[in-house]
Amino acid sequence: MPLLEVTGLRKRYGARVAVDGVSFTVERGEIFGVLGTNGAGKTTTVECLLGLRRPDGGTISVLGLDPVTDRAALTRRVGVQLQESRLPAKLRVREAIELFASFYPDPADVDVLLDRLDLRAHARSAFGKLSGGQKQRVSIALALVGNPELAILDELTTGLDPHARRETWRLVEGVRDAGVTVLLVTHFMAEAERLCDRVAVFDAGRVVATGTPDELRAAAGASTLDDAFVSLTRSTR
Ligand SMILES: Nc1ncnc2c1ncn2[C@@H]1O[C@H](COP(=O)(O)OP(=O)(O)OP(=O)(O)O)[C@@H](O)[C@H]1O
Repeated sequence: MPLLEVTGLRKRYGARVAVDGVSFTVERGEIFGVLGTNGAGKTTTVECLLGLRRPDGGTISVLGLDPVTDRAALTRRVGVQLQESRLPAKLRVREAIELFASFYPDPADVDVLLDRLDLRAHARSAFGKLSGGQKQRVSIALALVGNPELAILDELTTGLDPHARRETWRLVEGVRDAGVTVLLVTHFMAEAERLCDRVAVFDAGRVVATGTPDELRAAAGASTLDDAFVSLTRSTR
């Protein structure tokens, strides 16, 4: 059984159809990429997976649970790093991680997490004083502190310089290697190519292609995933 299964998901905001019959599955242990044009319905889909929005149609199973009816159970087993996570500027890094750890029945060891994310030297720093890369590492720590089976990372490396981005990629690979399944929402094709075992390409509320980066390149007759993406999403431009 897949770890996550979405079938025929639909969601509209008033008259605007944001998600229009989306289906995909994520297998245990993979890094699955959700790629798509702006406004394609990625965030809405993720919010439905987390039980933050109630779908208008279709079914969702995450770890065998229904996000709407089993939201509390799901929240304990899924770690989330959402776009632009904001914390109070004066909260110190260790305090933030300890606070989030207190929400979970079986949290990770805070010191182990600080070491793993290379945050030990910043443990006493205020969140507001950190660099963009350091803030991202804290947000990944917060996504992992509950020892999740699934980590959802949304626009993880937006705003990071190429060094910090590569460092973050190594961290995400480490998360996968530790046995956590990862769903990664990204606009960066190089990131998807490097990290993702499989991806789904969203366009205008639909999934227009699913497969490994190699399969997508071959299907589009393209030499890079970037070219494949442009070709797969061209029809709605
Ligand atoms: N709360 C809302 N109310 C009304 N419309 C919304 C709302 N949230 C999203 N939308 C619309 O739904 C569509 C899908 O938005 P969504 O944020 O899911 O896309 P996305 O793929 O995450 O986009 P991006 O890559 O730009 O973050 C867009 O047309 C957006 O304008």
